[in-house]
Order: sequence, then structure tokens, then C-alpha cells
Amino acid sequence: MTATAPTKTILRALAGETLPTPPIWIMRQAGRYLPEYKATRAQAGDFLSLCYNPELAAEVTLQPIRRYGFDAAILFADILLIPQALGADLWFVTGEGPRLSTLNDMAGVQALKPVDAIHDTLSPVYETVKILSRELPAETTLIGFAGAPWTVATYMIAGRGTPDQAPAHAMRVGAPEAFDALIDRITAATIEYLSMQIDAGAEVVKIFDSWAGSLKGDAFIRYSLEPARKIITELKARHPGIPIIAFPREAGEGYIGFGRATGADCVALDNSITPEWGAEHVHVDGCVQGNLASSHMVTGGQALVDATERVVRAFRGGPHIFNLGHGITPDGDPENVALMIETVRNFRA
Ligand SMILES: Cc1c2[nH]c(c1CCC(=O)O)Cc1[nH]c(c(CCC(=O)O)c1C)Cc1[nH]c(c(CCC(=O)O)c1C)Cc1[nH]c(c(C)c1CCC(=O)O)C2
Repeated sequence: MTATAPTKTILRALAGETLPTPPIWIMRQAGRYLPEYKATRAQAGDFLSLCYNPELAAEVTLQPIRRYGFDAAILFADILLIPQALGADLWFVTGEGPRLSTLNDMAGVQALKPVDAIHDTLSPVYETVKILSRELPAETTLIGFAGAPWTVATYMIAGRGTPDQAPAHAMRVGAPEAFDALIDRITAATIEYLSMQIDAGAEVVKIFDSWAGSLKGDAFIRYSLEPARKIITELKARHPGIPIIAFPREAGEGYIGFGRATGADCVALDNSITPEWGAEHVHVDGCVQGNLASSHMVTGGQALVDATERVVRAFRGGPHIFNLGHGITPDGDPENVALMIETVRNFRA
């Protein structure tokens, strides 16, 4: 089989091509800032029922593609489905966020389900991917995803989102064997989960390490970089050529060399770094994604236009996928999203 050059813009950027206009999608593009999302979520009943309903999950994935013509669609699901598939209890408290059963020792890790049991819970997600690969426009790239082991572990240990991930750091330091066993279990589950998404039709996968920023020095290497490297190495062995985006959010200096060290084809940048810093220290190694502050989706105006142009300008010398630095928030204005897209697509140097 001879490799053919990709034609979809996102795949071209991921293959290392510098495009005259960067392809664009945004994190949480299917979400509460869109009235059509809220309507479909109400129809599903609640957030988790939406995640596990393939027809409706595919519908909300397609909504921002219809409205804006983004270059990529991201599978509608959540990083916390993996803990649930491993046996954790999971529910969402409206206005507050996720809640899970907690875990902090070896007995807790041993009580989890084996990795090969995850598909019993996650098979509806694979069905969503199959529907999307049939229904997406020919030019739109389908992105699958999972949480990175450290970020997923922080929720499984604390049972909720935490500002500083203190319970996970306490287990990492106080019960290192159990903590390593947990990271290994999540890593193995993530490989199987992403591999099934790829088999079902995901053309790219993204690994979200939202809390990577609280790991410093050796701990960052061991628990953010190493698990990402393991997952990427195994996925590329099973699915040669599958492009992978890594997002070690707020890694700061940890961004430097992250793509090379893990084998990721693209490193997603958050907006705690300037685009110029990202260009100098990360973009030199290859494709980057990012990094407009999502607050501009709330505030809009000329500041949005200026900041959008600054991101495009900083990264126009190499392969770039335009995105926000983190997900769009529920108070984002759909008009501001349209203005951002128009600014990216009309930018002339
Ligand atoms: C940490 C994390 C989670 N989930 C995710 C992360 C990593 C990225 C990040 O840092 O934001 C990833 C995620 N969550 C969701 C997607 C779908 C694809 C997309 O459009 O980006 C993706 C890629 C849907 C979602 N996941 C969630 C929503 C909102 C739920 C709702 O409709 O009420 C959506 C659209 C809920 C969720 N899910 C999670 C939290 C903390 C929350 C509550 C916060 C909130 O309410 O925004 C865990």
C-alpha cells in the first residue's frame, strides 16, 4: 500500500504542511453556549445519557459543524467515561460538575474492573464514532479523544475536580505503589479505548492532560510525559500513521520538546503562554494547536480580532491548527465564535 498525501486541512497540518490559512476547530465546540446543544441535551435527559446515546451524541457533534463549518469535529463524550467503565460511580451535579466515588489505596485500585471490561460500558461511544464517520462532510476531520492518565486519576482519587489536585499529589507521594498501579491501569484502558475509536473511524486522537500543570520536574516527566509516550507508541504500532495531538495544559517549560519526546504529531498550547513564546520554543519542532484565550468568546469586539490575528501571525511560519487555549465556556457568545472564524479565514499578512 502506498501512502497518499492527506487532503483534509487538519490532516495536512498534522502531516507537517504549512497552510496559507490555518484549519480551525475549538475545544468544547459542542456545548452549552449553543442553544441547539441545550435543546438536544434536554431531550437526552442529562449529560451522561447524552454521552451514551449514539444518535444524540452524533447530533450534538454535528451541530457546530453545520453552524460554523469547522474543519474538525470532536467526538461528543467525556474523559470521565473511562473511570466509569473501570467501575467508578460517576454523576454530574448541575452547576457544580462531576462527582465520582473516591479511591486512595491499593485495595481501591484492585477493586477496579479489568481493562478488557471497559468496552461493555463504552461501546455506545464507538457507535457514535461510526455514525459520525458516515455523516460528516467529506472535508471535516473526525477527532477522537481521551483524558491523560494523570488528569483522569486526579478525578478518580478526589472524586471531583480540585483546584490544586492535592488529593492526587498526596496519593502519589504517600502511596506510590498504588498510585503507579492506578496510572498503569488507566494507561492500559486508554490505549484500548482510543484504539477502538480509531477502528470505528476516528482520524486523529487527542490526549487531554488538563491538570499537567500541577506536575513539576521529575513528576511531570513520570506522570504526564511518560504515560503520553506509552499511549502514543502503542497506538502508532497498532495504527501506523494515526496522527495524535497531545495537550499537557499549563505545562509551561514542560512544553519544550514534548512532541519529540512523546511522539505526538502536534502539541496543543494553552493561553498561559504567549503565541510568540510557543512559536519560539514549541513550534520549532512541528505542528502546534492553539491558543486564543477562551475569554474572548465572552468579550468579543476589536480585542478578539487583534488577539486572533496575533495567534495566526505568530504561527503562520509552520503547521498550525487554530484553537482556543481551553474549552469555550457556557457564557461564550455564538456571534463571537463566528467573528473569530471570519478573522482567521480572512487574515492576510
Ligand atoms: C477535565 C475534562 C472533563 N471533560 C473533558 C476534560 C478535558 C478538557 C478540559 O480541561 O476541559 C473533555 C471533554 N468534555 C466534553 C468534550 C466533548 C467534545 C468537545 O466539544 O470538546 C470533551 C473533549 C463534553 C462536556 N463535558 C462536560 C460538559 C458540560 C456538561 C453539560 O452539558 O452540562 C460538556 C459539553 C462536563 C464536564 N466534564 C468534565 C468536567 C470538569 C465537566 C464539568 C464542567 C462543565 O460543566 O463544563 C471533565
